[in-house]
Amino acid sequence: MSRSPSAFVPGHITGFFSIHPHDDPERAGSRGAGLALSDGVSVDVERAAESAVVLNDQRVSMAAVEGVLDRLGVTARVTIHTELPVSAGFGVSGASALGTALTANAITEDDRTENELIAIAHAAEVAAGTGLGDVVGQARGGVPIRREPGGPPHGQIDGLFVRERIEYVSFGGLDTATILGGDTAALSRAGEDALACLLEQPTLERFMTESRRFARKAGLLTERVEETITAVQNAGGEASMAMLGETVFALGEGLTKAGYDPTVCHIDGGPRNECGQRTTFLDAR
Ligand SMILES: Nc1ncnc2c1ncn2[C@@H]1O[C@H](COP(=O)(O)OP(=O)(O)OP(=O)(O)O)[C@@H](O)[C@H]1O
Ligand SMILES: CC(C)(CO)[C@@H](O)C(=O)[O-]
Repeated sequence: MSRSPSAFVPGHITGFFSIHPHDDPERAGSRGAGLALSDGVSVDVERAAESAVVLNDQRVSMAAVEGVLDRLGVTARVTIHTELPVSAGFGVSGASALGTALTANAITEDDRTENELIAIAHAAEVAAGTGLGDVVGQARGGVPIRREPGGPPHGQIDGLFVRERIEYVSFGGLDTATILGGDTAALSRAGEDALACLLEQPTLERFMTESRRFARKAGLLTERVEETITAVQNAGGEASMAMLGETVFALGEGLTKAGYDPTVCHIDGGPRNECGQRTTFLDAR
């Protein structure tokens, strides 16, 4: 192929999650639920003598993307563009890893299926310590519910068939690797409870209620985040915190009605190529 391939991958907000370690990064991951967003990353890959990752015109190091190139056995220049803040709970590294895997497939010697590429991106993201469930959620799109952890064929993913306007405001980042490396027992218990409750009543409203309960029980709320969520609720809306960032997301016009000036997007169907064609669908086994 002569033309360099490109892909769009949605951002992904996790509302709640539990952590499931495993020696094999393809089997490790999280259970939980989230939202795939129409704000995401676009990724272009070009074969190059030495690998380089360029994020919004700046040369950066992004271990999940570098891990994908290593696993594919290719050196390339990966160009990433995103309007999303990095490290603020939108899964930018997962989206970049998945976009790299999907597009770099065209410049490797071996051809791989979508699920094989998702598994590679998931493993690279887990090994980098920057995410556990974003890649599989982004691959599926919509409102992904991660019933079982891991990339394909190990994980099991379901979803809610809804479309909704989503608003968000971000006050800053939280370091995912540091939080995942700390004491996460209470967090995982809260995540398991939230998932059981959502599966009992699988609606977007329940997802929001359980996400809020999780954020409180896991002790992750900052003052600014808590204040903003309360303001949205007082204005009659639904909001919670994006894991893992100092970010609040709301359904519909929740933040606007509470007097904030949020970024507006919507729930997104999943990755697509430069022609706008849907490229992946993660099969639930
Ligand atoms: N300007 C930057 N700010 C923060 N991280 C950056 C930047 N440039 C590159 N990186 C790399 O991007 C990755 C960010 O991963 P991190 O998990 O913190 O954020 P994220 O992928 O946006 O997801 P989330 O906040 O949902 O966990 C890290 O590997 C980090 O080294
Ligand atoms: C760990 C995490 C919250 C980081 O964004 C996400 O990858 C998830 O839900 O597993």
